[in-house]
Amino acid sequence: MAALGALRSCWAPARLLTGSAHHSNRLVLCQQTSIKRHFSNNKILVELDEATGVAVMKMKNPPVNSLSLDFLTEFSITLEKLEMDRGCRGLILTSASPKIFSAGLDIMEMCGKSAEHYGEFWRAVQEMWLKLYGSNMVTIAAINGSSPAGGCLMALCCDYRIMADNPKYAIGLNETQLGIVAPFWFKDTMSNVVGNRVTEQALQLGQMFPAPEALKFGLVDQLVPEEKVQSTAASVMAQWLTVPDHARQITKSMMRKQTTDKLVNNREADIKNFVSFITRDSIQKSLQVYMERLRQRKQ
Ligand SMILES: CCCCCCCCCCC/C=C/C(=O)SCCNC(=O)CCNC(=O)[C@H](O)C(C)(C)COP(=O)(O)OP(=O)(O)OC[C@H]1O[C@@H](n2cnc3c(N)ncnc32)[C@H](O)[C@@H]1OP(=O)(O)O
Repeated sequence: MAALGALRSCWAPARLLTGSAHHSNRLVLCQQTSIKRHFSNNKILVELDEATGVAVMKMKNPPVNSLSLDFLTEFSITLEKLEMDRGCRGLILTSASPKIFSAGLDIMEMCGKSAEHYGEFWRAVQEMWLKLYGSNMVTIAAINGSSPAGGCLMALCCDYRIMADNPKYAIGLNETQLGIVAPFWFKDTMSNVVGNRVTEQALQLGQMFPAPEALKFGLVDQLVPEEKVQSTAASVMAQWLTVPDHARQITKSMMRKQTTDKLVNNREADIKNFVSFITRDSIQKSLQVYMERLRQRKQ
């Protein structure tokens, strides 16, 4: 799938570079007037700059950008749309409300529901991961707040991570703290970024890394003052986009294919595994206790 996408998008830079006089004129016009296309729904705001080919995707699911079934569905549809758009070469993923990038999977989707619902939910989580990790676009996470578990996974799926330099913001795969287990593809995604040793320790402890620690361990690539997260993402994106798309895409696919294939070839088994795990009484109890702790902390 990724290889086919790479072939399709091979044309994108050529189209931009060798475009007709009309096209070049349009480009100049774009540079001057910065034509922006918006395709938003009530959970995701997208602004695609036609001059640069960069889309900024802002997650907007208050209060904490939790990844509900509805949100994940909208997310995957939006991503698919951008992936198919030949004018879009880069994606900056961020939160519409600073302080929280994403609180991860919506715990309520994993509590007290039917097995059928859990199956549908997990398929949507898989879909989000396959689309984002397998994207042909340059993907940059502009992490403007805390990012536990599924939120961290989203950031790890991107090619580059820029985080707000605020020790109050933390990122990590904290699943064990909830009494649950990060599945193999969450583990692989993290391991591909920070290596096996850091992943092994962080996953067992369910460690959340405050921003400076996240930088130290390579979980993020750069820390910048909060107000510079978006502009830094834009300038890093401009650098990445100087590389010809087809060469970068084939390289990305070569690096990630083994990891994505593991899930693609085991999707149904992975769903079955999730459903049988999450329906256990002991796991349901752990999640309820965790939610209760969150509420009490607030009080
Ligand atoms: C054998 C192997 C088999 C493996 C099979 C698979 C196993 C299952 C794998 C599942 C993988 C799970 C991945 C996940 O992503 S789980 C989610 C983990 N997320 C968290 O732990 C985050 C929890 N939240 C927080 O830490 C804080 O809320 C946060 C720092 C994000 C924000 O803090 P803040 O103080 O600003 O806000 P509040 O805590 O007051 O929260 C506001 C309301 O939002 C609710 N909330 C928060 N997080 C979630 C969430 N993830 N899902 C649903 N709801 C959430 C919170 O309860 C507050 O609600 P109320 O206002 O109603 O009290």
